[in-house]
Amino acid sequence: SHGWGYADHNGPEKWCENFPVANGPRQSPIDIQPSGASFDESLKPLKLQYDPSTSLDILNNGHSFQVTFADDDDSSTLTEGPISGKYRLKQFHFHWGASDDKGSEHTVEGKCYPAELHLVHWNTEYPSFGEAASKPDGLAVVGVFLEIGAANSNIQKLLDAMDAIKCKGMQTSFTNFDPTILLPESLDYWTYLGSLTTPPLLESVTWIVCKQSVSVSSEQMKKFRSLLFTAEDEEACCMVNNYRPPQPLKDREVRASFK
Ligand SMILES: CC#CCNS(=O)(=O)c1cc(S(N)(=O)=O)ccc1C(=O)O
Ligand SMILES: [Zn+2]
Repeated sequence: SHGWGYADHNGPEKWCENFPVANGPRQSPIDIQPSGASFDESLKPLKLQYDPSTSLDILNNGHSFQVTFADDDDSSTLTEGPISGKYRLKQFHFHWGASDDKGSEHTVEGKCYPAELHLVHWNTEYPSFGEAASKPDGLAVVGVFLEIGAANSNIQKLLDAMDAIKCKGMQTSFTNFDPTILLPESLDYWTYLGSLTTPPLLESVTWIVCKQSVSVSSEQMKKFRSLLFTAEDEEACCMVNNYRPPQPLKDREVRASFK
């Protein structure tokens, strides 16, 4: 099938053919330049309240792996920070490279990280995720950089499920998981108005990118790369480089929650 992907024939440089918003005014990711970000003292600390009993399963969706959460009530929410109102956690997923020198979507003064975690939330002002996804204030995604260092026992819990979701479409139960343990100790962040970084690239995301990274070992990164983009009955293609490169900042400002 000629769906979108990350290869030369269907990757980020081709997405504009089916999704013209790819060249829109508020696309993501971006290169974050800390010197160009303005400290905004009105920005509040992030308030993340997650109930581990809302975690449901872990899925290889053919472009990443995601942990999906029950979002039929306000058990797992993001409030405060740069947003107003209450946003419900829907899923989290990662983007990573074929080697440790690339893989993140956002970059910081041109620095790439080996991976980036995204926690996707939707504004409960709207009746559903699908409705929210098309509104300018519909989604809020918290991004966390992974940096090569000590092995991360919390990320290891995800990697231990990788063998069960090797191919596209595979999923397995993943309960009682609190994503708070994946977050860095400091929740200082940069924030800007952007988009989904995969098709349909909807310009509905308030991005909240943590300044502090979390560690992952080089061996653990190899486990991410053991996943496949492809289904069991297709020629195997390793799931690597599933990141969109930085997009033009255009007429946007990046604010910092910290000095
Ligand atoms: C309509 C619609 C939509 C997008 N869904 S998502 O927000 O879960 C998402 C968000 C992102 S990201 N990188 O923009 O947070 C990536 C991938 C997905 C996904 O469908 O799997
Ligand atoms: Zn993402």
